[in-house]
Amino acid sequence: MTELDCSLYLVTGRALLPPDKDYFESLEQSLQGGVTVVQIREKDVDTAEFYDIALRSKQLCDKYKVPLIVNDRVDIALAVQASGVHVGQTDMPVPIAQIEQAIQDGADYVGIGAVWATTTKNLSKPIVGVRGVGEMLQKLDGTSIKSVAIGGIKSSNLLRTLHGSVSSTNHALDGIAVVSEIMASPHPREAAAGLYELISAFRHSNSISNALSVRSRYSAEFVIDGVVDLMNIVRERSPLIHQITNNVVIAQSANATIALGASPIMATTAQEMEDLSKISGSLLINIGTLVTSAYEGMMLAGTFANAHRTPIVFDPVGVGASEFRRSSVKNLLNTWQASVIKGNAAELAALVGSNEVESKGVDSLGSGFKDPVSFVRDLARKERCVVVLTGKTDYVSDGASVAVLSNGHGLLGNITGSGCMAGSCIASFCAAAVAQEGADPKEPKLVPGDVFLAAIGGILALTISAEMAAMRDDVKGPGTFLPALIDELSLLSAQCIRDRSRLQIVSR
Ligand SMILES: Cc1ncc(COP(=O)(O)OP(=O)(O)O)c(N)n1
Ligand SMILES: Cc1ncsc1CCOP(=O)(O)O
Repeated sequence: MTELDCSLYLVTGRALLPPDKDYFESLEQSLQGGVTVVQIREKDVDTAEFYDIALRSKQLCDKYKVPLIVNDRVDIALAVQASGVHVGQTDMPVPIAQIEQAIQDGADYVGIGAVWATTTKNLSKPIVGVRGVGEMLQKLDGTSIKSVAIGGIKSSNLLRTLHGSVSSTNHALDGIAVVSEIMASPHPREAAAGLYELISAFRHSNSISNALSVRSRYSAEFVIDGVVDLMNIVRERSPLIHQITNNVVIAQSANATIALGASPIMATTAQEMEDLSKISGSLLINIGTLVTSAYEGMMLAGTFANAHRTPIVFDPVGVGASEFRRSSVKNLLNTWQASVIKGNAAELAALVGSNEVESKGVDSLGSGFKDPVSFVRDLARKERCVVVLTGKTDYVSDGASVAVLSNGHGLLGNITGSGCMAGSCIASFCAAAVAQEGADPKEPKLVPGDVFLAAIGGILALTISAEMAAMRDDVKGPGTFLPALIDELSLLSAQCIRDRSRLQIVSR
């Protein structure tokens, strides 16, 4: 078979056509929209009808110079001179469901899925999620076999699908396959063109630094200027920060958000997540006192946030403390893509299954990671988001650069919820990054704006305010420190950030 362009792979499904839409008209319009491969998939027709459909489809595909593949039926593929045949685990004679088997059998491509839930096909196996796709892609390293993800892919989750379906060796998909998103559309040309545009835009930006941040290299001066700009935007625009957080810190996190200049909404109920997703500038998800009802809200809120390209700041508080937290965090991260993951050393160690750092409940014990710079950078690459490691020194990485931040005060460790307030501050800065002029909404990143700068900004705002609070005469200890910290967040000036930031950038 000649080399396939798998970018936008249409698998047909005539049962999904809108009422009165002719199949061949729909197919031709989808070809005009930019479909690059077509697979005829007919499960309930006899051989004669299958042959007729395949033959006319082949003529249309030839007109647009697009290869035609036939699902299951080698005889029909041969009869219509199709470019290939698609066979699955249960089909004869070439089983391709197992990737290793596909490699051994010399397949030209593999379809990996179902990546998301779908009603188009009765699935015999659980969905694999984007992380599962990433793991399978790694098996294709060193081969020339192409790969497409399939199952539940829509324009609303396409960027999430492409962004997340990458192996830790940086093996990305060659394309995506869809049935309903095109076949069920009354406007297949526009549906296909919209998908194609997103795919090609993503391709042009698919390097780890481009995917996460706007620059591949940062200087300390650039970062501080950027942080000051973002803080000004928080104050000018007062973005709405939706926070699903733990009930120990709700009031102080809301107050910290207001003090910084943003506007908090603390809401956990699943029923209101769709409405809130339309008006929020960013979403904070903190699992500190996780209960099943809040978990359902988190699942939905994150899914809507991804669809609206709204940044998600994820705080997996105490993730190592219980199996419930571990499995919930795994499911949440398999369902939506965070823009920032923030945690202390024990939480981030638990997230990767490392026992390098011990924990006690939600606290980290001992001296932390031996090489925190490499740890945050590698985790950012693996999770394909910005990672913030909090502690005496804070580390922020986008997978390329690492910011080492040495501001703060010991009193932050003597009050509950200082890490949670850091999450609120980061979420406020993230909302500003999206709102910032110059943040190109068409850029094929998961969210527009510079999330790396935003995460640094949130940490600097809290830690510098803590230093200012600790210096005050009226602060006698942790009890008076907390209200002073809220005061100082509201008083924090651009000059204070410039004067006090202790920041070093380590690149690659
Ligand atoms: C591109 C692509 N990927 C996967 C499938 C599913 O194939 P299979 O497991 O053989 O299932 P059926 O399509 O035969 O139900 C596909 N068709 N296309
Ligand atoms: C054929 C197939 N194989 C795995 S999922 C699937 C159906 C995908 O359809 P949709 O794009 O409508 O979810």
